[in-house]
Amino acid sequence: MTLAETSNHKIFSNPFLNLDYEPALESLGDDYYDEVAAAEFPQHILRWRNNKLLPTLALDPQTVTDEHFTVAFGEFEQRKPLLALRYHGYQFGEYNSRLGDGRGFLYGQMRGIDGELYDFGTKGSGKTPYSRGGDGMLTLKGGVREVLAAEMLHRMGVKTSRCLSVVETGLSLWRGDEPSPTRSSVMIRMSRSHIRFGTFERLHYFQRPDLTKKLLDHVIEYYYPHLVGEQEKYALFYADLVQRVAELVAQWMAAGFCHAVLNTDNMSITGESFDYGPYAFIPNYDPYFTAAYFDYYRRYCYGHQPSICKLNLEMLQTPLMAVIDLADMSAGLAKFDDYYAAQYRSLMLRKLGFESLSIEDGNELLKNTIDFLKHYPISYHDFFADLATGFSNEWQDNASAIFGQSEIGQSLGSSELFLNWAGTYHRILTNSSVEEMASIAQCLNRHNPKTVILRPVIESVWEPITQEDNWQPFYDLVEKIQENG
Ligand SMILES: Nc1ncnc2c1ncn2[C@@H]1O[C@H](COP(=O)(O)OP(=O)(O)OP(=O)(O)O)[C@@H](O)[C@H]1O
Ligand SMILES: [Mg+2]
Repeated sequence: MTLAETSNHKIFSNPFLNLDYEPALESLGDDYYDEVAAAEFPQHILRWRNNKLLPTLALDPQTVTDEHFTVAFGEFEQRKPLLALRYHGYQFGEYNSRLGDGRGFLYGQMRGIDGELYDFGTKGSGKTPYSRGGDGMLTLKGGVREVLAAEMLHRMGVKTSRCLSVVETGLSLWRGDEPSPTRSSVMIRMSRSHIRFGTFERLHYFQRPDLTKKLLDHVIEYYYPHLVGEQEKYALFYADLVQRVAELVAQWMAAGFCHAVLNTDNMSITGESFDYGPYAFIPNYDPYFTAAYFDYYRRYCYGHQPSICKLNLEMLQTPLMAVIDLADMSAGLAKFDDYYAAQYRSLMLRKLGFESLSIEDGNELLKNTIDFLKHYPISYHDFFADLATGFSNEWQDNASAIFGQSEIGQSLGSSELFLNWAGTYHRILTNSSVEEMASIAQCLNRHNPKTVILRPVIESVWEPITQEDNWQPFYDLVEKIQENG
């Protein structure tokens, strides 16, 4: 068999190469990207495949082999063009015009069976014109951590990108924040667009209102299709983006998630969460909890996330002014706080078991919950998980039964803030019917996963990988997350 025949054979037998790729971004022309080549790696060992995503691509996990993954997403066989996307961004408040996909590219775009357009973006696939002296690589631990964050957030109802695969690539990397040399990987991320706030900031930097308008029209056509044909589509787009971002931050906050690097190059124009580097889930409710060791001034700490995202939206007005009226954008942004508060309230009340509550009861319960959690360094996630597992009809009759048997009840049961919280909770329960009590129990279980990937949990699955190449604890953990364990 000739080489050409071999390649052709692979084209037709590898379902990833057969997907109906849609060159949406490519069709915009090369003002927005550079064509690049993938690195050649010494090894291609599939470490993670996300079978849960395959049905969205109309693929049956049974018919997709590990080799299909490694050939498509490790060797990058037969796929062209690979596009390093151009972008700039404000990093920790400073404008950086030397950014862009420095260790990744757009592999392809494809419409899922849900009708959404998905980007397959790489991370760790080699150098590009934007690598700035970096090696273009992703550590294996970085790949593992991004898989975990995305699956956990997805489970918690956050609108997030997800990882399709992680292939170990056999290189030794040197990193200041990992014991080095450390292992390498290349990851494929499926997201609803890799266009960032910083993609527009770059166009403003080069004073290209024409390219800004072209890109904005593209964004609206593909990601805000309900606005196509509206006379005020640009103003409505910005207002919609404000709402999406406000709701996304509320989702992070309720999930107890600190993204850690909310630079404008890590903000998606579709309001989707992505790029999970030094993130962490908060151990306890601490607004100043800061996940990145290099965030010396706590700029991106847990409690700053709403105001930082609002600021990022405000900064986006500068490039968008080429197309959208500033007054319209200001009016759109003015609604951020209300969108955020409404979404946060509703998500937190769900974590407390309630799909709906009166304004007064909801406000009182939320305030008492936060006052209590803020004051005591108890685990944010255990509090809600214990609430879900311990919940009982007895709590309706007897306030002192609430959390009675759990560690929280034992240690803090007599504190004033706990009694305030339990008093409100009990009062609300006493007004609930038998059916309502059953739906509260259900709601608690649905919205409070028992497994949450605090840092020690991630380290506990990374240790066996790095010590003895034992991947089972990692696979078990992802399965638990995905199966609501
Ligand atoms: N090892 C590396 N080699 C080359 N460039 C890198 C490397 N690590 C980061 N960069 C670049 O530094 C900038 C900021 O990195 P950041 O960590 O936010 O993004 P990323 O994690 O590489 O990619 P993404 O935002 O797509 O998740 C980006 O331009 C990125 O491409
Ligand atoms: Mg990034």
